[in-house]
Amino acid sequence: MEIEYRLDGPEDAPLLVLSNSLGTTWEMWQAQIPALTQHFRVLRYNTRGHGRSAVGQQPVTLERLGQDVIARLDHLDVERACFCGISLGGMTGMWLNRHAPERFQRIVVANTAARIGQEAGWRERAATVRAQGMNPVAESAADRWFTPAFRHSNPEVVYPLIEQLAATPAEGYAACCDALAMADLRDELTQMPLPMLVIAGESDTVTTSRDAEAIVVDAPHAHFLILPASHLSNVACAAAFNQHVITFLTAGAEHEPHH
Ligand SMILES: O=C(O)CC1=CCC(=O)O1
Repeated sequence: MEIEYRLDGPEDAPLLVLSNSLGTTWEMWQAQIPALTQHFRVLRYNTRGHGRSAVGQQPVTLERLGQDVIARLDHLDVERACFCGISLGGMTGMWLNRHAPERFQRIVVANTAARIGQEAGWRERAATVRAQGMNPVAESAADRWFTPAFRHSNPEVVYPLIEQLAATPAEGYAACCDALAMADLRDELTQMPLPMLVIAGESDTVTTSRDAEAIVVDAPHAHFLILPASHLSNVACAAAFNQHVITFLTAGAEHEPHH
């Protein structure tokens, strides 16, 4: 199996795909599963190069990450699904909105941007992990992902995520950094036809609330929501995240076929 995935929730419920961020695994959605499986059959997968998902022989690109999702829907014989992705997973969601809108009903993208960072920064990070392994990025990840207050009060939540990051295969992580170096959807935002909820974290310094606002300005059916969180808003603000995602994804569901 090239891309590992798992399914939770009732078999006859509409399918919701969850897409993780750089350096995490499907475990990062743990706080979503009890709430989301009340409404959806939830498909979690590990982004190419993460967990036990293969990195593959070809360079990883945003298109490739998007095609991995389409291939999974084809494999499961699902015509249309909902999608929720965070950070790199959010970019995958925007790519799908632009290039495969006929396969989705509604899309949520959290803590993301049409262009995350700069090419040189991603190339440098890829080179660092290829040369030194995951420790340098793992040491600084908690600062990028959470506010100091959340880190201080929730070490039992934060440290398992950092351990998962440290366990990510260095080449898989580096290949996704290379994908981020090239991924740029800024000129394609006006061609994303699906209803899309764009969630920002008010303390997120990786993908800022201005990045999220810029998506909403250009994408025709995008809605903005800000949560009191840093980069991993689904972890730090799980209850509000879940409630807004469910409300958005189930709106109009009776008019939208899902199989
Ligand atoms: O740099 C990080 O660890 C945060 C991040 C950037 C893109 C992504 O998916 O996560």
